[in-house]
Amino acid sequence: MRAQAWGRGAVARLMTPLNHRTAHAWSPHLLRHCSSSSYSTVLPRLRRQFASSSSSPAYSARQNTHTFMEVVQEVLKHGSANGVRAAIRADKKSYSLAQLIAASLDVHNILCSKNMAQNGVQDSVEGKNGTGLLHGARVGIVAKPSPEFVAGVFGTWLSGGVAVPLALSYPEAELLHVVNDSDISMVLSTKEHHEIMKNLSIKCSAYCSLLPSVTSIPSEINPQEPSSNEVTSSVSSLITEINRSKKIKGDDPALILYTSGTTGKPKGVVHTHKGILSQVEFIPKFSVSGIWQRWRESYPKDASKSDEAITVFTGVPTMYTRLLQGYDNMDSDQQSASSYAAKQLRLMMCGSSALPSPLMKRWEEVTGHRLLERYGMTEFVMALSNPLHGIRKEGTVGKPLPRVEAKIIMEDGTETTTGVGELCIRSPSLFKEYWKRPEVTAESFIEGGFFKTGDTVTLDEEGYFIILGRTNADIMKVGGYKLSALEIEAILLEHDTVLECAVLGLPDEAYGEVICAIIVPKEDAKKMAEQDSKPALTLEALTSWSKDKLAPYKIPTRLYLWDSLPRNAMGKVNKKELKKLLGA
Ligand SMILES: Nc1ncnc2c1ncn2[C@@H]1O[C@H](COP(=O)(O)OP(=O)(O)OP(=O)(O)O)[C@@H](O)[C@H]1O
Repeated sequence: MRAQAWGRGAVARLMTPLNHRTAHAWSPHLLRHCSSSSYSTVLPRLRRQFASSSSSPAYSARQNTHTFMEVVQEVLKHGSANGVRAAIRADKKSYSLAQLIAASLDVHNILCSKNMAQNGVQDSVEGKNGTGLLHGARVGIVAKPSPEFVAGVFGTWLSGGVAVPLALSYPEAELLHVVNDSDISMVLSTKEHHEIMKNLSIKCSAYCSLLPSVTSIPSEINPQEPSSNEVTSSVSSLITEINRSKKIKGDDPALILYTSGTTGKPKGVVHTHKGILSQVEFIPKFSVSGIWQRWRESYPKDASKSDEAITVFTGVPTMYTRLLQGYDNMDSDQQSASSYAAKQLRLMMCGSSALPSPLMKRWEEVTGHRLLERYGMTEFVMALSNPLHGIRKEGTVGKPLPRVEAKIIMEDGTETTTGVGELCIRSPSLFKEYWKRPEVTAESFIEGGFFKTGDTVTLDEEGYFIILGRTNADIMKVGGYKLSALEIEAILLEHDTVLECAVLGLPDEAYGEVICAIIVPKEDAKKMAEQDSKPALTLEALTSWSKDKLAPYKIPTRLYLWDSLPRNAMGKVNKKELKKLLGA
């Protein structure tokens, strides 16, 4: 995320530079998703406020809230004073729920204004009582992670629309794909992106409007102190709007997030209101120096702790690699301050692609944190995780999270607990469908509502899941063996010369596929090799090194040395594209 919107008070300060399939730069999940994570930080807070201000009948009502609107209604009924407390922070300013709600109403007014109808958005804005409802129309939201983004999403929901976060980092062609694919009829953007979005909207016949800015809590007022009538007016308008609007149900679409596009064109994943309320996540901007600095500010070396200290961090493996490169470039004083600060965080997590063992080890040496590796997908966000307390096993993604069910289905359709097969997931946070792809949706589920992830997995002796890779990209068929590219990559990364690598199967007449390794050598190895006018690594040297680490049929027989690996916004390598490229 571009801006920081930290939770406050009882909310752990969670720094997640990942995750948004559609929103921002770095991640398909994370940075791309970062925008949408802002709202989901607010929702749990709303729920907590509701819980803390409720008597037992209210508690039971809480169990039945399935939409943002219902949660807000209950919070306000049972404790509207909570609305003036800080809900999120961004750029060192605090914003209360009341302020977010007031801005959401502004967004609602923009979306439902006659002005929009006159501009030919669509008849959907003509709603009951003249206020207008969007009836599930898609609203694209373009904003850095900020209160404006949150208000954009909430305002869209209040208006009966479906929010589609758009990645700031996407090239125009990808943005056009998302806008056209999801039939976005309205784009809301903040000032800095407005010109670009206006031009793009014209190309897609969509309406474009500015997101109203959100007022922050004035610094002289204690943001924790519920003190004024500030909430009252926006609350009553909100409730009026909710009551006036068509009742939105938990099963209705709330958000369309686009997948990373690692294996094909990004698909729109439809999440429902009910599904969103079962998740928590949060995502700030990813900047190597910015993140180290934020940690050092959180925990200065004098053993004090800032009021806004970050306590939890989550990232993708490439981010940790880059954070370590940043660390290596620091002078020793800065390194020591950075290590000290990082050690003070409560938890650091990793996911979205396999965490290489050397990276995990080095991170532990530098920060004292054994990364907690998890497994997730756009379709259900997070499903498997190593434990918070207990053994975090290298090379595994742990066990199902509470309320998640996971099973392994073999090619013959039977379930296994000892063999290899496709991971299938059932979870309260499971998406509803792929946007406009009913056949793909139908093919993606098996009996009982389990979703077929497309990942090949197995269990270790203690029931921890091991991801062997994407069935259609990471599983190679070599001379009758089915091999996991991830397993071979994990070994190659232990080689002193190897900075990054991608292993893939290339077509071969004799063997079906042959194993090809693309290796990015470390800088020092590259420099030394240049001085000696020889390659940093040869196939012969790699083969001989691999002999006591890999079975003979798992040793790569083709080697490419590259300066970098092409990665998508999520930091992932698109192997299908690489195969095409190398095949050609
Ligand atoms: N901890 C992990 N270890 C290994 N792989 C992981 C881990 N977490 C997630 N993944 C991989 O990421 C995938 C989910 O990522 P995402 O939802 O962005 O889709 P994608 O496969 O990258 O893109 P697309 O579906 O558009 O091709 C999982 O199916 C899995 O292959």
